[in-house]
Amino acid sequence: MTLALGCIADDYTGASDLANTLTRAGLRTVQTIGVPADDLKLPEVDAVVVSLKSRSIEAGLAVSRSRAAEKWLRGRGASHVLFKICSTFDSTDAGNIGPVTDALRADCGEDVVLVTPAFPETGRTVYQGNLFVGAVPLNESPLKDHPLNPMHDSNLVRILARQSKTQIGLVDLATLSRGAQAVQARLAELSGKGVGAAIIDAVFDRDLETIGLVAAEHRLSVGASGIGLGLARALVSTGKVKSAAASSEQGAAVGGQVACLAGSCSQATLQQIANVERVMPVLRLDPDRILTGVNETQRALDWAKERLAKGPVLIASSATPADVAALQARHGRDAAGHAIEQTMADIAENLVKSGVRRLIVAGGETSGAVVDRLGIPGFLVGAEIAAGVPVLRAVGAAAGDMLLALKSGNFGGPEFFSDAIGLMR
Ligand SMILES: Nc1ncnc2c1ncn2[C@@H]1O[C@H](COP(=O)(O)OP(=O)(O)OP(=O)(O)O)[C@@H](O)[C@H]1O
Ligand SMILES: O=C(O)[C@@H](O)C(=O)CO
Repeated sequence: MTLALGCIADDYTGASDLANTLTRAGLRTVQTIGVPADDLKLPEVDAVVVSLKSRSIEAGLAVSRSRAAEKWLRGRGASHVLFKICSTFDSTDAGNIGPVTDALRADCGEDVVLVTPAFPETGRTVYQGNLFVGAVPLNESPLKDHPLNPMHDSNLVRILARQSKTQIGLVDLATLSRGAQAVQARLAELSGKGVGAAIIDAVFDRDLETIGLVAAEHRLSVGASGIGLGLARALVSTGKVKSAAASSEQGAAVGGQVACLAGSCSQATLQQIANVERVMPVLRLDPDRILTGVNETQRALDWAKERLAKGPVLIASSATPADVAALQARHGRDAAGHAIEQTMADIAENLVKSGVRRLIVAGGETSGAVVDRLGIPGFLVGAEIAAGVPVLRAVGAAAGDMLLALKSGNFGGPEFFSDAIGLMR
């Protein structure tokens, strides 16, 4: 297998978002969980998205895991590697976007790396280096209340400069609108000034196509699904990849019980949970009980057992920003996040043991904890439920055939959970 594109994603939902985008753009793509073991049978593909859980861990660990993934991808022929970050640039001043970019850039000997989290299909656009979420700057969006990395600055040049050892530059929309050559010239100018990474504006998909053409001539780029779309279209339009029809083939039905787990506290997820309460039983976990060692897992399992035979259920720890802040004040941010993620993983493990075969998980960290616990090594991409969220068919899972949907906190329409169940047969 010679890869046309190698990707390293810093969380699992982000990886499935990217795998979905690449698949829809004509690249045969597989998502792996971590660097695949040698004996994992992978189909013939154009792109591999290695999913890491490296967004919120200590920077040194994020760097070493990303480097190992890069080595594996380059060893399979990937001349270009995309480091997939969140479209809302989720990170803290300590990292990890800057440190990982610095390290991958050093490894591949790239002068200057293009960076953009733009993903217009989901309302993420970048103008003059400022990230917008819908109509508002990042720091005014619900991301200002994120439980792990609240975003209080919308200027990406400034944010990345705080995380990175290199100088950060900007390729603005006016330059981009003059085409690929103008972007190349600007990169050469920035490189001459010692700039190692450049935020590039992008507002429309056509901007991403120009960015993709330039990026494909380099060894490394950094961004969200939008730059993935640009790269995929460049690989197809330049004939480096023969476009595969995006598979509408769903494979054999999996059947089995259906459960949804929500650990995301994003505004979108809170609304989706409120809406689904009209059509299925919803259990709200008590995070204080989890943090004080009361067995919430058993309560959830007993509750679910009575209901699962009759239809789908949803179990949520999700809470409003005020409740999240209060819980963190009582128990600490990291301790709260970790304990709730592990409870979600305990619940998922037991639900699968008792017959759940279709699982929908909301939240990147939550999905990471659940997928790790289930020991799933990889996924094939199926139908698209919403922008950035595909149906995933597990490959090599100990539990056998399973369908999952890993929803990024902010993604999906108001009826996301019902939409997902409708496509997961
Ligand atoms: N009630 C709660 N109080 C405090 N923290 C919570 C609560 N419920 C969940 N959490 C934690 O909040 C974090 C949510 O992060 P997660 O990545 O799962 O969702 P997200 O950030 O909305 O999704 P994404 O990363 O895909 O955008 C997790 O660490 C989770 O354990
Ligand atoms: O880019 C995004 O917004 C998502 O794929 C993601 O990474 C959220 O965790």
